[in-house]
Amino acid sequence: MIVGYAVADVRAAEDRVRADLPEGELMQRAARGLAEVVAVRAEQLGARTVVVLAGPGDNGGDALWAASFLDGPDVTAVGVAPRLHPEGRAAARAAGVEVVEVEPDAETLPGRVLEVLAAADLVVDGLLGIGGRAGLRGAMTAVVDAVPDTAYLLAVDLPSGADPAGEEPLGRAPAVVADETVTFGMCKPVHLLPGTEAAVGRLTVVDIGVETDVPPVVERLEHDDVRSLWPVPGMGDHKYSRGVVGVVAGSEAYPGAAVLCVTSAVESGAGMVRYVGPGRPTDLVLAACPEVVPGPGRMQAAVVGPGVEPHGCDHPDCADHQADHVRELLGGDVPLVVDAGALELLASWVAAGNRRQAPTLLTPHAGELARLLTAVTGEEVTRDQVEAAPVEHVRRAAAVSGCTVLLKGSTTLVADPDPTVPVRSQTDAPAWLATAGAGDVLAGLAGVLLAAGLPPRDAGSLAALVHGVAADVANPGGPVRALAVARAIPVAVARLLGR
Ligand SMILES: NC(=O)C1=CN([C@@H]2O[C@H](COP(=O)(O)OP(=O)(O)OC[C@H]3O[C@@H](n4cnc5c(N)ncnc54)[C@H](OP(=O)(O)O)[C@@H]3O)[C@@H](O)[C@H]2O)[C@@H](O)CC1
Ligand SMILES: Nc1ncnc2c1ncn2[C@@H]1O[C@H](COP(=O)(O)OP(=O)(O)O)[C@@H](O)[C@H]1O
Repeated sequence: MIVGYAVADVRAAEDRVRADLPEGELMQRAARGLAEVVAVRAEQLGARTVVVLAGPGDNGGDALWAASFLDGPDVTAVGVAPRLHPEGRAAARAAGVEVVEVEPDAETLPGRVLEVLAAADLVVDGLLGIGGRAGLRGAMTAVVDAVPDTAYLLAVDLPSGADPAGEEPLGRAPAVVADETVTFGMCKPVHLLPGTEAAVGRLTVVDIGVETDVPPVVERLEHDDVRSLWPVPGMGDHKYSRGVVGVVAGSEAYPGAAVLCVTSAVESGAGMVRYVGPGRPTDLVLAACPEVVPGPGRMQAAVVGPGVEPHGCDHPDCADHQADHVRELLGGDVPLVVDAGALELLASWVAAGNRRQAPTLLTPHAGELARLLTAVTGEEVTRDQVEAAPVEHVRRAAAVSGCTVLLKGSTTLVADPDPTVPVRSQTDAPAWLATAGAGDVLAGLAGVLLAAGLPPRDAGSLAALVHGVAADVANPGGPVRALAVARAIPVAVARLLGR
């Protein structure tokens, strides 16, 4: 698992370690680790000219010290600050590095700066670190603009101009978009949250001997975590002990959602899948998955909502009571995955003052999350607002509903109603997964994990990881349909389990 700590906690941990070390030792460790990565990358890329950008704080200090440790490539430093880190600058100069200084509010860059940047093969961005505010100001913007597209851009600690807390999204103000980021000690939210992670590139964590025992604020499951979380059956298991998952999905108007959700549940290894729905989807579900048991019965968890119309089906032949089935389950004690049409039913139920006691995972996309918040809080929330501040909104939805909330998108976020529990942030899916029906597949997968007894936060984040890997397994590097993703789940799980 990769974890990210709040900036204040990182600073506190660094301060504790620094107090027991000789002056400057922590920065030396950071700079040596950074220089090692830069040297390896320069060699791999055949980079002959390296330009180090240094800002006013310790991030600039790291970069200047690293410049002093590099031998091999031709290194120049460009400092943008009223006053550069004095020891870092002295060390760089003593090592023979030319340090060109730029006034922070200069409107045009000195010719020498443009010249060295134009020739740079590799640029080390040490303008701003965790002391930076979102966006670049003054000459920093011009310096970053002058970096040629062909140069490999390696950021120190974080891409300058990106919000260290990962809250202010990229795109509102100038920021570095790095090919690689070398961070120190521990990850920060900027590296893992959807607003900023696109600027981070490849991430390397250098050990500088700093640790903390405070809980992280962000977590990300990695492929290696699947082995410890996935419910692998043992010799003594039978279909009921593995978990029965009920699926209340599909309607006469949207029968396909039932097929996708059920197929996904069957492929994910449920002990048994029970399907509850009207005639046509039941026929289609049984044709696709003869393993399915139609009709209600005992279950360890249920998935409710894909293809369900919350106000009932207006199809002329419909004898569909799906919305009633959903309401009944909301009021019961079976763990639930609540998706699509059932989210609206849950929102009305919560707005009426009800709270679920059993484990519950809501799986909205941004538009559904906006509607859920609007219905529950009575304040208008738009999809754009959710997309601009996804972490804030997913946390708020979890708090007001009392449920774990999984917000779907290119990055999937999973938030617990308890604000002290770290948010999970998964980026396992190729963009090809943005296709109709993919959400139904995710819901089926999460339902199986909930039925196997995983807590909703683990069920949701593990489902998002496996869903993304299955999309890649289904067709590496190309388009996928939702049904192909569901069918690829068994191979994806086997690969992740290393079998
Ligand atoms: N702590 C440790 O033990 C270790 C720390 N390490 C390193 O230190 C880094 C943190 O250093 P730091 O605290 O000096 O902050 P840093 O980001 O370099 O600069 C702050 C300066 O930037 C300015 N500024 C802010 N925003 C701006 C903007 N948008 N545009 C322009 N200017 C802006 C701001 O100005 P002010 O806010 O005062 O106006 C202030 O002058 C950390 O990321 C890591 O690399 C490692 O050595 C390991 C040990
Ligand atoms: N750009 C993207 N990159 C990767 N995955 C994405 C992207 N956009 C959406 N997804 C994923 O695709 C799925 C779409 O779900 P959803 O919007 O509910 O579709 P549907 O309702 O048609 O099933 C979700 O799992 C979501 O996380």
